[in-house]
Amino acid sequence: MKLVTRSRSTVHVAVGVLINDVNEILIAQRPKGKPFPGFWEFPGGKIEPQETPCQALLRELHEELGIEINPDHPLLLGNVKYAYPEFIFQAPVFICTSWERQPQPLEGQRLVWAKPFDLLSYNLLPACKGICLLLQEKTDFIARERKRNIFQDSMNKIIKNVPNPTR
Ligand SMILES: Nc1nc2c([nH]c(=O)n2[C@@H]2O[C@H](COP(=O)(O)OP(=O)(O)OP(=O)(O)O)[C@@H](O)[C@H]2O)c(=O)[nH]1
Ligand SMILES: [Mg+2]
Repeated sequence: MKLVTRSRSTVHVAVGVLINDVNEILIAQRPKGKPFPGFWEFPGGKIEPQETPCQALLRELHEELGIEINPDHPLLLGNVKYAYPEFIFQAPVFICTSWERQPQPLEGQRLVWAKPFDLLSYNLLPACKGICLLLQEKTDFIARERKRNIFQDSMNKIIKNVPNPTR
């Protein structure tokens, strides 16, 4: 018997977790016409072949939100992987706490500044559970480095309730 395997492509995505000075996190609802419309996610997008993850992050946040970030500012927290049936999502995840201009929904997306405890009431993409797991693991680091509190309890709640990622 011949075994047919189809390898899924890996999509490399730079993800930005923006946290404001009252500890709210920016999430965006994917617009109609893009994959997974209606789901909520952290801003960011695909890394082009010639870009570093940080360069991709700054470009995507400029294109999607109209904000500018100092290239030295984003803090890399780690990498998250999630296997969708169609592709493998692979993402360096950055924290940002400082930017110029107010984030605007430049791509027709809805934007919300959500309290960490409220994140669960949004329909997050499955891969976002891995991102929340990383945030939970790095809570102390984020508090120390950037003086932001994303509350371990709230991340635990999300991790318990959003289904099934692999890392
Ligand atoms: N930006 C972002 N993408 C995510 C997250 N979680 C997740 O599964 N993805 C998936 O990663 C894939 C690529 O992200 P994207 O659609 O933002 O890429 P992009 O901004 O370059 O979009 P484009 O190709 O339409 O220009 C999408 O299929 C998206 O659903 C997340 O938290 N943030
Ligand atoms: Mg995007």
